[in-house]
Amino acid sequence: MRVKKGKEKKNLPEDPVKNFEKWRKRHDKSKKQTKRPTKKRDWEIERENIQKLVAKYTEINAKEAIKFSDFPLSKKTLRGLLEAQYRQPTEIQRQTISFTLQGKDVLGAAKTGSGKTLAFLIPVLECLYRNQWTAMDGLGALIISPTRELAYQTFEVLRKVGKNHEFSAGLVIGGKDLKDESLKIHRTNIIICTPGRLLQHMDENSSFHASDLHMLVLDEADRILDMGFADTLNAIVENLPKTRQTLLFSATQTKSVKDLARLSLKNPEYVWVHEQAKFSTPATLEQSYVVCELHEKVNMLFSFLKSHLQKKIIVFFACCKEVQFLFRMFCRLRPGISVLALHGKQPQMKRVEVYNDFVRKKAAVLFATDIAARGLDFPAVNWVLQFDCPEDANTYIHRVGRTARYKEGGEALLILLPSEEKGMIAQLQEKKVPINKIQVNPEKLTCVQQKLEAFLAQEKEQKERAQRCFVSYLRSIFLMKNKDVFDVFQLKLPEYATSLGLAVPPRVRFLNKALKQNGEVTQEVSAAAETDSDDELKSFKAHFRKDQGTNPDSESEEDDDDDDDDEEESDEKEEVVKSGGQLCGAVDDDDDDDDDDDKDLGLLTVKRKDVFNVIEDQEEDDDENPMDKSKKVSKFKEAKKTQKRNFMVNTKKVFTEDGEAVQQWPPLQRTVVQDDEEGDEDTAGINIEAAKERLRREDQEVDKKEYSRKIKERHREKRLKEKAARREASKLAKEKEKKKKAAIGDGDEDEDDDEEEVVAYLSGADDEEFDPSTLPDPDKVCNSEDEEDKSSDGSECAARKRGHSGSEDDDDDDDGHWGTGRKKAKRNSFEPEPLDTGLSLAEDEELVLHLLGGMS
Ligand SMILES: Nc1ncnc2c1ncn2[C@@H]1O[C@H](COP(=O)(O)OP(=O)(O)OP(=O)(O)O)[C@@H](O)[C@H]1O
Repeated sequence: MRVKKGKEKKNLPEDPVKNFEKWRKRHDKSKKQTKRPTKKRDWEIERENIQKLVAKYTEINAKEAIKFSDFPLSKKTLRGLLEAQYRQPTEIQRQTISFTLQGKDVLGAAKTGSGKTLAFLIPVLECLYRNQWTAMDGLGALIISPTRELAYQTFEVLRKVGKNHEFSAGLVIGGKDLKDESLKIHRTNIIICTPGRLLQHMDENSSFHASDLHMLVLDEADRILDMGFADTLNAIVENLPKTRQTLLFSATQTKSVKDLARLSLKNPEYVWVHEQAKFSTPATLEQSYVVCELHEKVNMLFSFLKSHLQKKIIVFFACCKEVQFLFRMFCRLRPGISVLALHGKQPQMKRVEVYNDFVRKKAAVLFATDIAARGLDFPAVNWVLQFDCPEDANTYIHRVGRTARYKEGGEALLILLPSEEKGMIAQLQEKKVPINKIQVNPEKLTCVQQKLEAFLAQEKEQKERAQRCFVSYLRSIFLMKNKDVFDVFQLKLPEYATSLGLAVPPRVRFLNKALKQNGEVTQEVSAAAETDSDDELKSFKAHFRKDQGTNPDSESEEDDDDDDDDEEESDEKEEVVKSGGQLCGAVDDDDDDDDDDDKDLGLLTVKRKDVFNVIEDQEEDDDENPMDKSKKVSKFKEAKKTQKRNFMVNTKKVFTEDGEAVQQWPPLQRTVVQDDEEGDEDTAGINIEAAKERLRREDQEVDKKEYSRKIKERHREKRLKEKAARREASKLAKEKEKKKKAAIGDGDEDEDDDEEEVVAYLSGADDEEFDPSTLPDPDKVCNSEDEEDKSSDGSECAARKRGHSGSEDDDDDDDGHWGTGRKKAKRNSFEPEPLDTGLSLAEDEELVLHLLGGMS
């Protein structure tokens, strides 16, 4: 038993509790031996890194920083910079990065091409990194650019250097699908935008808000802060939190306290990198100017291009119309170099296409307006040629800054008119721009005038474009603020027109007005008008007054200038012209009146002063139909001329049956002319006021009565016709019914009645569309005579008819044209009592037709 017992004990399973205790001891022991630290999550590691970086912010020694890695920047940013081949910071980057990392507001100014873009993009990335921003956090940084191209370019740089970060970035510019943008914008962390489009989102997109914004950047700050964008920017800033950090960058930075106050900057750091520099433009830039007459400029440009076929050139013009016209002409002239055009009236896709095209090309010439003047970083541009004088020295600096960028060399040539030279050169000197005058031998210029003339003769469209170019250029000069430089009255207009290929200078009404208001040639104008002497008119008309529809070239040019472009340009197809073995890409010049372009235009307009206070007048005039206006004026002139020259006007007389002569043309005046009126006109020509009064009387006393008599007559005739038709229909119906009754009895009455009705209506229409409202209402106490009388003078019956007939007039009532209450009251007073005849419907209708027949 014992053995058994012992045996039994041996076979028993071990106590599980003891076992577990053993296992636990062993496990704890091994765990202690192999204990590793717990793995930290990514965000925790990142937070520690951030804390380490932030701790270094106060220790930055910008002066000694040689590489980007000398700054406490995130690894992701440093990697992005390295991958984009940016190793060493430029001066502006070096000086601003430390301030921006410390969260200070900064005003940065440095020469063109000195790397300002990275100077604000790096802080943007670091700011969001520091705050561990995610897509869920929405908008964290906002970068505002004055043009779409610049915004696009900045976006591309951000994509390159920020590609290792997880932030979302968006390009918010005009010319793109707003809905599409709206769907994404609230998830975007960094927005690069143009002001107009951003405000549109702020106004229209309820899901978009900027309440958590950490950083606001204004690129080309002076431009964004100037008058053109003032309202938009103020509205944007109102939507931004005050706690944000603000950075302003430009090559021509503003120091205006007023501007800065608008942005509520907090103790900003001023970083003027090149303030002490001898010159304000890059040292590697060679600058010169040439004085040239306006009518020689096209030849000058052509000759210049011919001698720089292997170069990359940007040519700046004063306005879009000039770019549009000269671009086309130069494509046809085939200078032997690719010609491209970039201006604000192109569709967005085309703008991007041209931009990318020019970036890629090694040799090409880009005709551009000032939308390409700021910030654009086209690689390896050799020449900047300013075909038209820039608005001011700042614009000059930005334009020439498209070449000689970041250690590269470049050349710039400015074409000045003799009248512009003194004022402009003084301005440039004041701004520390080193520029030399060069001479060009006019005999060496290639004259393209005849070719242009031929092109214009071949295509009417091109001629119109030339006219627009002419007027637009003059307008741009006229609107320039600085009258020491820009004097439109010194321009030789006929010669200029000829140089564009136009035989006759187009009419420029705003100049006429300016001249008149200036009082300079008022006497000349009136003398010309009074005497109509060719000699007196010659000089004046040749310049400005080939108007009043006498000049085929002058078809209301400046009125159409901006407005009709859509129509005119929309037919344009992309044109490609082979030019000396090279491709001359052309642009589709569809006008695209988008917000930002409008803004651009608006900006130019606002910036420029209406020196002669004539724009408003002109706009008022332009609101009128120009055709009407020209008609009015020309008729008056015609009348004056006729009166003076004693022309006999042809008359047309007809004779009545009684042999009485009735003058049909010119219409006789039937109101009595006052003696004093006649006297007036004998001595002082046409008295317009008296004539107006006479016309009014004639209208009231004779014409209106005559008109209502004729209308009455016509109504009467119509009614008689209708009655006759109904009588006829009734007769037919009776005959038919008789026949049917005889043939098939009464069973199909209803069907027949339907048919009868149709027949009656069709015959009543008398080949015209039947209008039931013209039927007299037999239930109303209004006989035909009454009706005639009333309808002729404003017509009660007519009003009633309208009430019965159509919904359109009822709508009028609702609109208040007829006075709802009044009309309803009238309707009620004539409301017919339903008459129970005790007959069937068909019999009722029969009865009505019978009554109608009886009434006639
Ligand atoms: N640290 C750098 N190292 C090398 N190249 C740089 C550096 N920073 C900028 N660049 C290059 O210099 C060129 C000009 O830079 P950017 O466009 O930023 O100049 P900018 O000062 O903004 O000019 P602008 O006043 O005309 O707007 C660009 O091609 C850019 O790639």
